[in-house]
Amino acid sequence: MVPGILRKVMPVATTIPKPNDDDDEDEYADKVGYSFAVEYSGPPLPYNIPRVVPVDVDEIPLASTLASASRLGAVPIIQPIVKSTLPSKKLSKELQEGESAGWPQLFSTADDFNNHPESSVTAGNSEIVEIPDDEDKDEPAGELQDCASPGVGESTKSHSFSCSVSSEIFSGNEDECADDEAAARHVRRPSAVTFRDPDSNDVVVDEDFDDASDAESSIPGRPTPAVRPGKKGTCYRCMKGNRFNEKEVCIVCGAKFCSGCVLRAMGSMPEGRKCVTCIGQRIDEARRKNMGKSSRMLRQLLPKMEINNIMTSEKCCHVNQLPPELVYINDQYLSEEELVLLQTSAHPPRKLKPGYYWYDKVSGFWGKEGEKPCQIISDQLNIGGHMRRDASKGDTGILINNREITKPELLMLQLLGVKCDGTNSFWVSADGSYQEEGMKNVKGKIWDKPGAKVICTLLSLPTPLDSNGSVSKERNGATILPKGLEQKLLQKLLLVGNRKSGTSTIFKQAKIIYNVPFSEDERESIKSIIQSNLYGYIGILLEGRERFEEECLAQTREHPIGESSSSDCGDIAGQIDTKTIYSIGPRLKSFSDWLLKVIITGNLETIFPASTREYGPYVEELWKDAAIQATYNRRDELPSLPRNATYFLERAADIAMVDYEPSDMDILYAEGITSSRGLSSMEFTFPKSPRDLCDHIGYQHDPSQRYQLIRAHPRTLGGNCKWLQMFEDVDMVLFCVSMTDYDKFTEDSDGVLTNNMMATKHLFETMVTHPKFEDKKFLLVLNKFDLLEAKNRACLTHSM
Ligand SMILES: Nc1nc2c(ncn2[C@@H]2O[C@H](COP(=O)(O)OP(=O)(O)OP(=O)(O)O)[C@@H](O)[C@H]2O)c(=O)[nH]1
Ligand SMILES: [Ca+2]
Repeated sequence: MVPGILRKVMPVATTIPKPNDDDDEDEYADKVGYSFAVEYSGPPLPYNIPRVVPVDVDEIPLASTLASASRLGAVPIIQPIVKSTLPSKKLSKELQEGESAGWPQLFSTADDFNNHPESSVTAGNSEIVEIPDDEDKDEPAGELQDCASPGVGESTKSHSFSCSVSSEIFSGNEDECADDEAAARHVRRPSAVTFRDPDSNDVVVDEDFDDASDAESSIPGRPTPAVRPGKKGTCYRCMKGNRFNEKEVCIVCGAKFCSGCVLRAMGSMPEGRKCVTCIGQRIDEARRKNMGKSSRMLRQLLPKMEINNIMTSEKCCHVNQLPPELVYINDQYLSEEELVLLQTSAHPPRKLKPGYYWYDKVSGFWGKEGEKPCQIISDQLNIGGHMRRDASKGDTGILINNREITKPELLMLQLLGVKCDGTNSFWVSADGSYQEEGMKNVKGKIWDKPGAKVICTLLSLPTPLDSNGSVSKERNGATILPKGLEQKLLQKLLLVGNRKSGTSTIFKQAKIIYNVPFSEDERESIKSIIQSNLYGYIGILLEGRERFEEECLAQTREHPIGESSSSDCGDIAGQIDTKTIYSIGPRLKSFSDWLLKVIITGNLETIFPASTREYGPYVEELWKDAAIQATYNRRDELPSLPRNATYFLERAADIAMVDYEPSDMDILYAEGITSSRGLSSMEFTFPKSPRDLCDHIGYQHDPSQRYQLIRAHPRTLGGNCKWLQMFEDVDMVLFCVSMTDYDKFTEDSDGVLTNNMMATKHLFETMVTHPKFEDKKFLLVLNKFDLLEAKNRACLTHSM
């Protein structure tokens, strides 16, 4: 499904930063680096280059389905993937230790996948694990109090997943709209219409309406379906053919006719596609979604003009209109006038069908009875009755315009930073401005809050239509996509992993690989982050310098010159006791003192990058200074210097400039770009693969297939993943594991040490066993493979 998404190529020799507390990889890692796939633009090569073969995820063998999480421990352990070119004595020993620790190695050796001669998909070895959970789990408790509100910057388009529409009316491939539960529950069946075979005059009674399910047959307004006189799949008139022949369907009784019979059975179609005996009858509501859409068969039989006329009558003739008495709003069925008012409003409900709905006149929220809102329609329409407090069956104790809201709505309010503790009743108007009940002043506008769109999209809640009409066009039915197609068009991928597992790096890579550029604003803030980070790294160096200088001075005091030849403190003649190779001049010293003070008081972000112009020149001078270089050479001894600091420090002078522009590589290496938000989202499509590649592998991406990649920090999921439900509509989880986590530990506030790999395993288990995730696909991304290899190499050299 996501061919090639993780095209990470490693290892590549680069200069490598040193480990630090926060992100220490291992002591050997500084000998090896990692790099990322970059498009080759040089001269043609005389030899064949290995290629990344897009993988059709459906083709990848799946690990056998696990019945229940409680049995995770009993899963047969499959040997981890070890690169055969590497001698792997130590590595496999370590991984066996991993096994005994109970890590379920569900990611089996994906032989077909990895041994493909041209496959260079790395990022560890990825495999899909499908783990449905058949245990009935309690719904996660709706404790919403301590929700951190991640400010979400990127906005995405909102997507509506609504009732399915099949584009053609054929027998055999009709997918009847089954989501009319609301309607199905309530409405009495209208008087039955019997089908009279046009030729035989026999009245036939429905017995085995082939593709109507129980739910469908109880859709209100459904006439009694016709009974096929012949065998299954045959034409209702000539009784010939089978289900693979195209057929046209009567929108009243569902009789299906082959191309040879359709015109005789349906005549001139003054009300659209109805058997002549059905003319004047109400249509089957389950077929409303197909109204006005001509089929291929008709297009082959009739001239275009004639088809247009038929389709217009089908849509517009009076008898085919939605019967107002089948639409209940706030417990009252509509009058004809009310239905017209509703359907001709600026923002009518999408694809209105018979059923029970609630409507909040004040805000325009609209939903099926007993459900969360699904759309925001025009406000202030005088239709239906009074909205009940329990219209959407919310159980949160919080009211909006007197309706008790549902959990996702409360979650949205909290994620958007609307304080719900002071009051439990809000008034929200159509433009999103809200106020507490009994208060005069407006507290803010929901839709103007940063991240409102992303959050609503994630929670499958509606957002208001944009006034410039791009969405309203869709609402008016012009560009409604069939459900199946719509879902296929946007696949949501949730990227998560334990902290420091590399999720933000993958997210940034995806942005670069799939050409989703950072906006002007984003680049500006990235630049600030990189520059502040740089001053932070310099601060760490300066602190180290002070320490080294003091140590040296102490040493020289204990062992005056001559005695200590082993000292690297290189005293300078005539300045004994005051100067060492770690000493700096007064100008740099005062800058250093000032910078360290800024860092200690936590003001770094506020002072930089605003002061870049002023302090930039010092950076260059400082970096060139021998004392700083000497300190930098001992960076192993500076535990707080992150690994990737080297990358930035070595270009310190350039980065500190006012006109510095971060390169893609800078962005990839920079810490803090995505993680500060906790939640980021981007949309992408696959670039078209070159022709010859497609010919070769016989596979081409669907260029219209869009993906949404959502990167969530584990803290966004809340303790024990209690917020995970807000991602319930993702199609796949990309779960990142840092393979170097197995010998790392994190200390919590109580001083308890947890192994990072065990923490990852716990997070994974919590996710796969979450009731809302039981049917999800999981792609396990084994990350930081280069560092694991480096460890392996180092161990081998060590033991030789
Ligand atoms: N050597 C190596 N380093 C990596 C790889 N992937 C990520 N890193 C580094 O590991 C560190 C953590 O990666 P991030 O992408 O920031 O991880 P994260 O999942 O966002 O973690 P948080 O910062 O806790 O949100 C960064 O310094 C990355 O540059 C990899 O494949 N190889
Ligand atoms: Ca990070």
